[in-house]
Amino acid sequence: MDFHSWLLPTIFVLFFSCIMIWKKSSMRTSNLNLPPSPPRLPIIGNLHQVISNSLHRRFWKMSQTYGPIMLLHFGSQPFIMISSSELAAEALKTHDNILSTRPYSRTLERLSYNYMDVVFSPYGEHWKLMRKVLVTEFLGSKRTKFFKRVQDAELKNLLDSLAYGTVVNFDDIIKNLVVDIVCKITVGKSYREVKFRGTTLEEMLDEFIILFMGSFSEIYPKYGWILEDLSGFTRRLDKHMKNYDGFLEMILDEHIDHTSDDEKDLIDACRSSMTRDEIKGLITNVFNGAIDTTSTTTVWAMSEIVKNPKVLQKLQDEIRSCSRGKSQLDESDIANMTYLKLVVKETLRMHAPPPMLITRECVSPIQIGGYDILPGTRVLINSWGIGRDPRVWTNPNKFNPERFENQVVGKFDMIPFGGGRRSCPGFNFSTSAIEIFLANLLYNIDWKLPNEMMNKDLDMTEEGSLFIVRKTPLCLIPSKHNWEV
Ligand code: HEM
Repeated sequence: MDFHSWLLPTIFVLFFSCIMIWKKSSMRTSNLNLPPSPPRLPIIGNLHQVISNSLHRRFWKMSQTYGPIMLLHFGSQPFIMISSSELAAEALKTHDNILSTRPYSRTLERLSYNYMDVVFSPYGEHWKLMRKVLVTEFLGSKRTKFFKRVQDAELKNLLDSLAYGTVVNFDDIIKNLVVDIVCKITVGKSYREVKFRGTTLEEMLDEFIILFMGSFSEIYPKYGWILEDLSGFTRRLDKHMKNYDGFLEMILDEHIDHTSDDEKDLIDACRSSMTRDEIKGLITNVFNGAIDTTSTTTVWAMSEIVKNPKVLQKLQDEIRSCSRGKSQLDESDIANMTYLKLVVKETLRMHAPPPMLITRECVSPIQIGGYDILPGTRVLINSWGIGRDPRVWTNPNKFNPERFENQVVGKFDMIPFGGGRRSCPGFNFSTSAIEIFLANLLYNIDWKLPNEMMNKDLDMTEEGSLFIVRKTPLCLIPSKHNWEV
């Protein structure tokens, strides 16, 4: 049968199934106190109201009308959207045990090696074990020495090879730095420039995001697969997984095993206790979890620093007075740089790259903000909106690291790394990497904008929905700092 002869019966089945589900669910929910909800259409639910190239801003705007907890339907699937620190605390603290699982999706099952990973794995014994291995064997103190050695060596390469006096694309140099570091500590060597069947690692990670965002089975759990098969999505997913799996198989085959704790990467740390798919799931989590988040946050931090000359001056004064006469700074140098830490914190408040936490699923009836939440409802938390909530933050769109000197910040007033048992285990790794990158890039180097552009005119337009990046790359001219003036 060709595509067109499938299409009509498929639409017919989908339409009537959705009407039935809709009728049944409205009868079931009439006695409940459900969160406010914008009017929705059959089949697509509220999808037409949220289509936007800046989803987090759209949700934030809707929350101004419907309140800090909204019930939305994407396709046939109910979601609640939380947009305040108080309700985030209820979800991530009070009801953490009920909201700790991730929803099932056919696409994520494939992308996560059958849920052998940490990020998408349902809450349970397997997730606990995998997370424990990631935290203790990879992100824990056992690996600190090895990580620092790799980080210092890669930073040295960057500082030595920087094209002083010419325009550099800051996004590119930071992304390359982070990819090299993350590859070396995870799989033993950098695969940044390797092409596997014509595709680079970076392109495969971008494809992962596209497939993750574009899955119909997320919003039509029962029938989404039909649309995925008909639209060519399943073929695209098959092609990606074949390619990506081949790439990881090559990495595992090429891997040179290390036995000393000072040299062990993620593969060494897991090889003896895990299956091949579990190791591939974990590598995927580290590649996806660490690369874009750490590099994008560093680029946003540098953008805000350059845009705000007072911050730049104060930060460089601190960095340069804490240490003098060195070619490169290390962890011990940055330990006392208090303003640097505030700059990174303020960047994470305003520009945490994932604007929303990873979707959770409610497994038992609960109440949030006095509203009933039914099992099966998916929970989204707008961490971008919470970090810019004017009820909590004075002048929320102003980059002002000093605000943390005067304000007591509640645990859920900013949640760039999420909260509760599914919170991000890479928090320490990323914040200390970003601090050390910035300290070194601002220590011996001065930066200016090209074409005599005024700092205040630097464009800060955002792009993206799953990861918020700069719309235009950050282009800067580095020059060696003259210590005599
Ligand atoms: C600036 C850097 C980073 C940011 C902003 C960030 C943000 C997040 C967020 C928002 C979540 C979801 C938390 C939730 O649902 O409550 C998350 C989960 C996760 N992140 Fe990160 N992340 C960063 C760096 C890293 C790094 C460096 C790694 C690994 C080396 C990592 C690995 C993970 C994993 C494995 C999870 C899933 C945890 C679970 O489901 O149990 N992340 N991250």
